[in-house]
Amino acid sequence: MPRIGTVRPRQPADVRVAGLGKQYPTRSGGTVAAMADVDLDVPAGEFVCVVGASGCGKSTLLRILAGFEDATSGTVTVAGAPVTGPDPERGVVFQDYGLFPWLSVRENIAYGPRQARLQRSVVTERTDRFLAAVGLTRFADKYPSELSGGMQQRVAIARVLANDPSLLLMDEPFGALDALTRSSLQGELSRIHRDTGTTVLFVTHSIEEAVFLADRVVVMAGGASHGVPGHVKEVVRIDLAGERDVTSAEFNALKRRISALVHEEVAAPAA
Ligand SMILES: Nc1ncnc2c1ncn2[C@@H]1O[C@H](COP(=O)(O)OP(=O)(O)OP(=O)(O)O)[C@@H](O)[C@H]1O
Repeated sequence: MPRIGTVRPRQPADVRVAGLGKQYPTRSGGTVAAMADVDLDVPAGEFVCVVGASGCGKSTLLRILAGFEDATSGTVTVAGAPVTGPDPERGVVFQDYGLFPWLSVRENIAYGPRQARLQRSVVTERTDRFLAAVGLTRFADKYPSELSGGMQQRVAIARVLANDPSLLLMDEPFGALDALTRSSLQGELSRIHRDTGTTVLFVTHSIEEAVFLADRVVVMAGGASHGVPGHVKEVVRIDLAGERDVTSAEFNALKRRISALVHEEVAAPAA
């Protein structure tokens, strides 16, 4: 049955990751443990950033949560239900926008709600709302190739938000953008999170970005090249009230603390 009429916003989802492990096959016929024993509880509505050195399993964790990959061990539940595959309730934004080049900005954003067969007035309302939220109302009829990278990423975010996701999964979404565009999109994302209350898991290499955006920062360590599987090393709460000031002493103290955790050498286990 098509869903019609006014649609109630979805409740943000909580996320529970318990004993998560992932092994990949190697070319020599063995396996490599990308991550092991990862536990993480994210309450509904929280903004969590995941940081850590290259290869520690950040993207693997996100892909498993998105339902793009199966875990080898452990469990993952979103809003109490096990993740068994991709679902529009879990919106995913990657670094490479992934827009449909043959659709206009408006059509890209309207795509999900149309697929969900929402009433036309609801599709229009949502499309207009998220076009405005990412500041692209004037560019609604342009095509992706006519937009800058920052604008394309704005469309990608609006497109995912128009599906009213209960969980937003973002993997280095601002990684390819220049510093100015990046900081402006961080501000927009922060405001959108306040307005929508959606749960967000956000992978980044930038510790400053993590401290700016997150309620908690998950520091991962290890990875195949360190001889130990990727794991959660520490979770740091970002207790900064109000608008975050990247120049404040408190902000920089947190940045230094997380940076030290990320850069500490992970000792290989004794043979
Ligand atoms: N499809 C795959 N096949 C084999 N090994 C893989 C595969 N995907 C990831 N890995 C390995 O799993 C480990 C974790 O990779 P992952 O991409 O999750 O790390 P990451 O922390 O996101 O790294 P980066 O910060 O560089 O993006 C790495 O050692 C990687 O080589």
